[in-house]
Amino acid sequence: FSQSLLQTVFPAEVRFMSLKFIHRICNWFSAYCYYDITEIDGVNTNELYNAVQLYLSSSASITGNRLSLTRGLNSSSITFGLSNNDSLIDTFNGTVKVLWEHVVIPRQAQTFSWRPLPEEKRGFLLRAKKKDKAVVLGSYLDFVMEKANEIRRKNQDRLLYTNSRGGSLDSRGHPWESVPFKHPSTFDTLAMDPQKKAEIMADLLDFANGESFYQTTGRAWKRGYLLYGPPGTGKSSMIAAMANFLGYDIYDLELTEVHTNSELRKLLMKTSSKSIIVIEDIDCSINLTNRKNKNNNNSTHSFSPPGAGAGAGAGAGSNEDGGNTITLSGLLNFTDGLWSCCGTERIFVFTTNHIEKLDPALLRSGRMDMHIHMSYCSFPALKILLKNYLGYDDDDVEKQLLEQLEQVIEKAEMTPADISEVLIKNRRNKNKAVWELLEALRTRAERNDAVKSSADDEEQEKRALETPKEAKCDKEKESS
Ligand SMILES: Nc1ncnc2c1ncn2[C@@H]1O[C@H](COP(=O)(O)OP(=O)(O)OP(=O)(O)O)[C@@H](O)[C@H]1O
Ligand SMILES: [Mg+2]
Repeated sequence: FSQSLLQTVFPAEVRFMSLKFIHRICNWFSAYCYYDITEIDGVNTNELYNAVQLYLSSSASITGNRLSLTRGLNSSSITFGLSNNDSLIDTFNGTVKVLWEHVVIPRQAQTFSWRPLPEEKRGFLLRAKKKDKAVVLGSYLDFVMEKANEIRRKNQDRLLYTNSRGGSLDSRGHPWESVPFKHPSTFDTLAMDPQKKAEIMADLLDFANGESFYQTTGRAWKRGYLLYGPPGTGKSSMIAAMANFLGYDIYDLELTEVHTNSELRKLLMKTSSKSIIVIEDIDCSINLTNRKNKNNNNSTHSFSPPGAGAGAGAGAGSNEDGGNTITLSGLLNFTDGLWSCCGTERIFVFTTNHIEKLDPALLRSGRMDMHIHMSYCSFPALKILLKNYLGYDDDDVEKQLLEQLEQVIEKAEMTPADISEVLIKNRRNKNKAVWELLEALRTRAERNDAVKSSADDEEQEKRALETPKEAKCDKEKESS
């Protein structure tokens, strides 16, 4: 009645002012203050929303009467959450009482939008007494964040994201699809030189605990690793081990699905902190012939995904962002430009089988901080495989046999993947497994020797043929 009276008697501005005034008076007399924590904050997902959801899932399981229970696809655990528009009282430090309400309201029908938004608007409403305002904003929210991180770390279900959908977004505006990440590889199962392994682990720990270091040195809190080596030497296993060691999520970036630099940037913006961003086989994801065109035009270091076809590369060479290509500079910006700092605590890992094919710009120091060579199986790495696959320690294998393995392993140039295949095949009969492995190593070593000697012969023959020709050329040069 008052509203309709106001509408007829007073003009809109007066009405607005008076409502504002009434609202202010109500606020003045209210003992509470309210905070909205919305799911989507402008363009980005609000990390605080996710943290509160996780935090409340632990207290909701104990105190809530009505809960929403979810179990993600392939997930191993059930998650508790506040039902839509339900509330829960939480106590902090024994004295500060706050009320959390999960507010879900349907979004008004969109007439037109560049990007489809979720059908519901979700958020948490936090109500606290005005006298507790300082404590809530100061230490309570920090406590919530810390607790959420702890729960996340404990929860083994980390996520593996992929951009296999191309540039399309889901209803929540995410370009990434995720599945629970359950790769069992750890640094214990990884067969490589123990000293190198320890070095990498120490580097990762320094990174994860180095927030203040990065702050004081003015560097973005990120680190790049380049893993290179032949197929089957454990590059992908190393990435999984890194994620398991630090408890980070993995974003597996499929470069062939990204068409423009701005798409690449958007993908980066939608990655969360504490994550590993991986580009596997980087030399195969990019068209090197196109990349070499940069010599013709320095401003367009363009290359297109091999699958994009010639039209894509040709059509876009002239325009960095507008066309259908990603450019080298776009990729470099992705790793260490200004945009690379739009989140914190992130690791970039590139893998390749052919380091010599990579552009020097990608390899320069500061870009990829650590180059890790994953090589053929060495003797210390072999011992790790024997332990993991057969449960053998040094003393369990005959000394002579161990020596024979040591003699032949370097020459055999077998990858850990090859060796593990031999061991898996015979794992029921451990003794047989070791002997068969020795046999396989010897065969490989002999074959390698034969290949090497024939290559040497060919080289010598070639030189012998070239020498008279070269001598003739020299003579001709002298006479001319
Ligand atoms: N260093 C290693 N330690 C333990 N297992 C290994 C190692 N390297 C390879 N393997 C075994 O071989 C399989 C293949 O290894 P992985 O996929 O990590 O190799 P990769 O270097 O990534 O190969 P590619 O270059 O083809 O991608 C793994 O599932 C793992 O079981
Ligand atoms: Mg791999």
